[in-house]
Amino acid sequence: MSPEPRTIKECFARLEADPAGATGYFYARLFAAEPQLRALFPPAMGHQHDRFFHALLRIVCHQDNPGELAGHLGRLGRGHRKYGVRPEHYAAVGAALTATLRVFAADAWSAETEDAWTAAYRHAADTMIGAAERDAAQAPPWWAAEVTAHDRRAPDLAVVTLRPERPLPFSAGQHLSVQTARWPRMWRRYSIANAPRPDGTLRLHVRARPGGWVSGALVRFTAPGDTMLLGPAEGAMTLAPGPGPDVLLVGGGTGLAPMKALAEAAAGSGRGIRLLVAARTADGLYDLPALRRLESACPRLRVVPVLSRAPGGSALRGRVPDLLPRLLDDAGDLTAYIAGPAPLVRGTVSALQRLGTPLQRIHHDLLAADDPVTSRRAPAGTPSSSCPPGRTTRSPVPRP
Ligand SMILES: NC(=O)C1=CN([C@@H]2O[C@H](COP(=O)(O)OP(=O)(O)OC[C@H]3O[C@@H](n4cnc5c(N)ncnc54)[C@H](O)[C@@H]3O)[C@@H](O)[C@H]2O)C=CC1
Repeated sequence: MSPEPRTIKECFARLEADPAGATGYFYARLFAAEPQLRALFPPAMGHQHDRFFHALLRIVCHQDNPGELAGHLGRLGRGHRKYGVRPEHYAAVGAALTATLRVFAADAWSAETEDAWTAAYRHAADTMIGAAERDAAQAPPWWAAEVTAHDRRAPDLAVVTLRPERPLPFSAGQHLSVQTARWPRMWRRYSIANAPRPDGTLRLHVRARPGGWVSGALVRFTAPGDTMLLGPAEGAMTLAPGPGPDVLLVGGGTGLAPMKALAEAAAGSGRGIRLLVAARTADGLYDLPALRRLESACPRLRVVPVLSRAPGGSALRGRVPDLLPRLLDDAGDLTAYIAGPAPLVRGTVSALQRLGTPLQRIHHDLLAADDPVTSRRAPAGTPSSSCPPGRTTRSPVPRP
């Protein structure tokens, strides 16, 4: 299906030289041709730059790997249902994309390249549409959920408990998108902080980012009784079923959320579990009492708080990547899961590799670009910013 992948990549590299210009041109063309599509997007469009380029980049990068491309496009197609995207929208998006490539690729563009790109885009659109249609047969595009508890653990941090109006299937370690009534059509991803429960409730750990619209609304302007919308659970940072090697969980800041879910899920598996909870200062250990209760209930779980900036109680002092050599004598024989700030994730992956943990047993699923008002691009080298070699990776959800 990829007639001239190299040529398309060359053209795309031209586009990357001016991502803001190309994105602006793309949306101007799209909304001029189909003004009604503007209603699918949030009022402020700034962060669409990232999503647009991540989406394109991954389509282009995966030209040589049809299996990965199909998986990626399937996830995209399913994820786009909550935006109200319909099959007929894809043609308009394709036309605007082609026009943008033609302008920004300039002399690298040719009739042959256009044919190759058009075929690649048509294939991508068909795959996304097919995945969305199959998903529609079994799941709604989004779930309404009631806030049943809002626990403000710090001025900028809340633990929010939600009860979806109908069962929302998920596995420990996954994340989902959230939309608040305050900011229509703005979706932000948050990790689910618990393993599935009989009552179907789920919990989010939310830190308000400076200027972060959705995170600020969730922390400061949300109360029990409010309703919000949830997208489907996504992400592959989940536990393999059944017994397996011991588990190392590393959660930095609110990156604790998926690690707590994984700890709960692994608790009954008979595996040894070490949960490193990293924060800068003791204030950042916002869930420690609950983790200690979990530890008391699970004989094979050990919780280790780590503070990078200030000493505090029983916490270790330092950064996780630096501490790992003295904490692990079995690094070659464990499965590791990491979430938190991108530098912590990157540093921990490198340290584990140096200690002998095979890369295929190191799982991470960065949500670093979650509130794009403050996170312009995921840092270079993180899974979402390039064509990744890594394990459980995820890209920001782009949308036509
Ligand atoms: N699935 C995921 O990957 C998730 C990721 N997150 C991300 O986690 C981050 C959490 O932010 P906060 O709560 O403000 O955490 P934070 O800024 O308080 O930092 C938490 C920990 O990370 C460590 N850290 C930071 N930079 C480091 C570096 N260069 N090397 C080693 N350790 C480093 C800090 O020392 C601290 O121990 C956000 O960026 C959020 O998007 C949050 C939830 C889930």
